[in-house]
Amino acid sequence: MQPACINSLTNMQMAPMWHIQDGQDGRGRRVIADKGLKAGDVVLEDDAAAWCLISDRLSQFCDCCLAPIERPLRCSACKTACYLDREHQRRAWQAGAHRLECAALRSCAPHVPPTAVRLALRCVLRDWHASSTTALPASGHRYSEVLGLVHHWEELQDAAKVECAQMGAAAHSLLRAAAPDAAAAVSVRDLALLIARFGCNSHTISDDELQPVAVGIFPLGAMVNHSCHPNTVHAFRGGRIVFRAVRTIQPGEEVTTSYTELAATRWERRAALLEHHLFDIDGPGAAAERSPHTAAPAAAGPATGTSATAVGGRQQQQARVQAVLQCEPQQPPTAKVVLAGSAAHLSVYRCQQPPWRHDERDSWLTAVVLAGAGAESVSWGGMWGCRQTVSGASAASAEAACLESFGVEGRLGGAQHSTRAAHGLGAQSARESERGSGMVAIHSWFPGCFETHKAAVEQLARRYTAALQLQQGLDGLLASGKAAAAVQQLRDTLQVLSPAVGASGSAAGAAQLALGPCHVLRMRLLADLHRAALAAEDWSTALATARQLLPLHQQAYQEVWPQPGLLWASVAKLENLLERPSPALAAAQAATRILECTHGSGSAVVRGMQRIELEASTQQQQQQQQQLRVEADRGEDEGHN
Ligand SMILES: C[S@@+](CC[C@H](N)C(=O)[O-])C[C@H]1O[C@@H](n2cnc3c(N)ncnc32)[C@H](O)[C@@H]1O
Repeated sequence: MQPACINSLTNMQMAPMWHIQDGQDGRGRRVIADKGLKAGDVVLEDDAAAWCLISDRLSQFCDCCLAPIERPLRCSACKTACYLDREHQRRAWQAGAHRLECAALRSCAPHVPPTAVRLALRCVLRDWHASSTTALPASGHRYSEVLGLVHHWEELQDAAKVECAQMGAAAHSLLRAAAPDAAAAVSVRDLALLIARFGCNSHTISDDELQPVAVGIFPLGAMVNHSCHPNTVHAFRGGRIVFRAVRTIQPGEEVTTSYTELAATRWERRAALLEHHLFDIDGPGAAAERSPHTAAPAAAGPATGTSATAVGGRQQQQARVQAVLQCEPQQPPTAKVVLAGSAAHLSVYRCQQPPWRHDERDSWLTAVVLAGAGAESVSWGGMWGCRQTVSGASAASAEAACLESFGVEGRLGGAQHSTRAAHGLGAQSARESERGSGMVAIHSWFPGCFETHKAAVEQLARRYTAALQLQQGLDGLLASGKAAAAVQQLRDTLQVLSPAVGASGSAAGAAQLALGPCHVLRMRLLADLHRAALAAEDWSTALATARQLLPLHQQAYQEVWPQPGLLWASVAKLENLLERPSPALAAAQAATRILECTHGSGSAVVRGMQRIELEASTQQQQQQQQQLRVEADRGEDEGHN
């Protein structure tokens, strides 16, 4: 039998082009297209049941309509909510959204509760208010749909349960301060489960440029399952999510989206999905997700999933998930080295391909080349690294009573902190910074003997580690106004990781190891350099970097996807700024072709490109006319002579 919420969801649109189906393959409910769709078609739209600005955006965006604000009008009572103007403040108050939560926010001022706690408060307070009034908008009545979403409580790592329980307890105490009647109707457990639901169903609401603004819970949008080869992408219009087709979708085909960054190795995608959404693309029963190119090494990475729980018990299952999150391939390394002075472990494997289940794309996303002095680079093997998690402090401070009521076994103090980060929720940044403070794990594989290449491999691993550390500190550098220094450091880092430089003086004699041209670290460093150069207003570096990135984006992403579209848009803006109308026009046209499909033709980013197209073609005509005049003048002069 279908849960009640599905029926109401299916009826939400007048003539939906889809229906929701339940499946027995472990992926649960899914959206199935009822008619054929082409790239750019709107497949599905949904208004948030509730949304909430993320903590560091509270004074930058309007808490009524999500528009960016320059001079925030702050609520004088709670000093947390900010508005575009008095009218928006009045509207938020009258609709009940802020009136209900203002008392709760006042009760903990000057502290601002984490995003997940504020979102839980909004959901519950609106539902409570809606049951006693008809003044709320329709979204205030969708709490039952939110409660129909999966929470995966049983599969959560212990530390993640603790985190949800803590946030549930915090939300409950705020609720008691704001509305004792509403608090009496829900338990801490209800709120912890609600927060667990946010973890696997919420969407980060971003602006057109993919900058995160808020977190929203979209009961219908949450029905769209993940694929690493998705056929839709979503964008936002205020608190509304819009899924558009990125390629042709046949009637009867499942509508999918990507929950993770696509320009990532298979292991990174696997770990992110396991951490945030609690399913394993390489676990038992995940065959549907495997691409035809997926290959398993002789000893595949640890398998996880619910069937593994039954076989190995809860603790074993948790250990297996940790192994994936910590990137510990089960294939034993042939050598393990602690890199002196580098805070990094290097594991070396004697094989041609990554020592975990990999995609075809992993071979170029992780490729290492051997660069001989003056000679062409040749394919050699691979390297990939990540920062590792260290034990977290928050688990130790969990409330014992709360833990008991959630069935968490034993004392958790000092336990390895879970890396499961609730998607876009406030607690994520704390965990991310914990992860950042840990060691770096570098994995390298090649068919030859480690001893022969030891010095060269270690040198590249050290450079890799330094690059990860630079990336970790980048936001800090930019925030403290050191963008120009960041540009220089990123340039230097990219140079030492690339094949052409320093080959003759390398530790390997006449040759050294370098990252391949499409290596994932190179791609990310280039994206960082682009960002830093924009912040430093170093337009020519920003433009050159964007142009270097374009072919890499074309390889790493689907043809119609936001990242390549936005990169073309950046090229168009920079070319226009540098008064080069022809390349500006070509880039704006390329951006428009993609962004019309991903963001919609009415979006601000597409309108921006159309303005550039107009400006650039006007400028082009003026330049042509000027050229004609110069030629005519020259002809006249020659005639006179
Ligand atoms: C946002 S919900 C999607 C709707 C969900 N299928 C349901 O029945 O409510 C995310 C959850 O769906 C499941 N899921 C989504 N995509 C999946 C995939 N490709 N493979 C396995 N499970 C998937 C996981 O349980 C995940 O935590």
